[in-house]
Amino acid sequence: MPAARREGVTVFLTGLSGAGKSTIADALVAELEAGGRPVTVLDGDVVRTHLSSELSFSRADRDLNIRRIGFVAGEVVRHGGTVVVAAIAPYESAREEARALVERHGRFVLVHLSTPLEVCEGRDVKGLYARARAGQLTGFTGVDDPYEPPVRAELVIDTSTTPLAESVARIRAAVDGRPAPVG
Ligand SMILES: Nc1ncnc2c1ncn2[C@@H]1O[C@H](COP(=O)(O)OS(=O)(=O)O)[C@@H](OP(=O)(O)O)[C@H]1O
Ligand SMILES: Nc1ncnc2c1ncn2[C@@H]1O[C@H](COP(=O)(O)OP(=O)(O)O)[C@@H](O)[C@H]1O
Repeated sequence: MPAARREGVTVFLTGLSGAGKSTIADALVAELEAGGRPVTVLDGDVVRTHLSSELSFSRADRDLNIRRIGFVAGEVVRHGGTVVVAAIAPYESAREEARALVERHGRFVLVHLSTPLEVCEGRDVKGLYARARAGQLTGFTGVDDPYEPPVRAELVIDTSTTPLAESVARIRAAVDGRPAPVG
């Protein structure tokens, strides 16, 4: 008889640029893979150089980008896989569409990185906030483009007050269906 297969799961990290999506995704993926769970990573930056290379940052293109990510995540989850998405995904309706595409086949864990704009801007990892404030970049999320906070996130984490290891532990607990560790 074939071995029972693990249910597929997608962890979807959403939040402003600089909120900590890629940093948490990297640490989470390293831990999951060290524990014998191969992971498909769909990071916004990388997806936009391959799957969504023709897309702009208009609302319609952002929605299409997230729909594509949701579709790919759903296909991986359908076969029992684990997916970690790291994308700004600023619109509620697109995130819910991605949730529906995944939940047909398995679990969806939405993690809202609620790190305040001032902190993200202070980090300005890529210098994009400075460019947006200088008017050299328009339609930048949080500056002159909206971010709709999720209505129903499985986890809400502010990385200005939550150490990286704690964020990863909380997400792993949610992935494993355990209560979050204390502290
Ligand atoms: N106008 C504008 N608004 C927001 N972000 C911008 C923009 N232009 C370029 N970038 C860079 O693109 C990265 C976000 O891509 P995403 O695919 O995650 O965005 S979205 O979900 O489709 O809204 C984002 O990466 P992160 O900083 O890692 O979030 C930015 O580096
Ligand atoms: N507790 C924390 N959790 C995650 N990132 C943190 C934390 N404290 C500081 N940072 C820093 O914040 C930055 C987040 O950048 P990044 O992960 O690229 O964000 P995003 O992918 O959301 O744009 C990194 O330079 C990271 O080292």
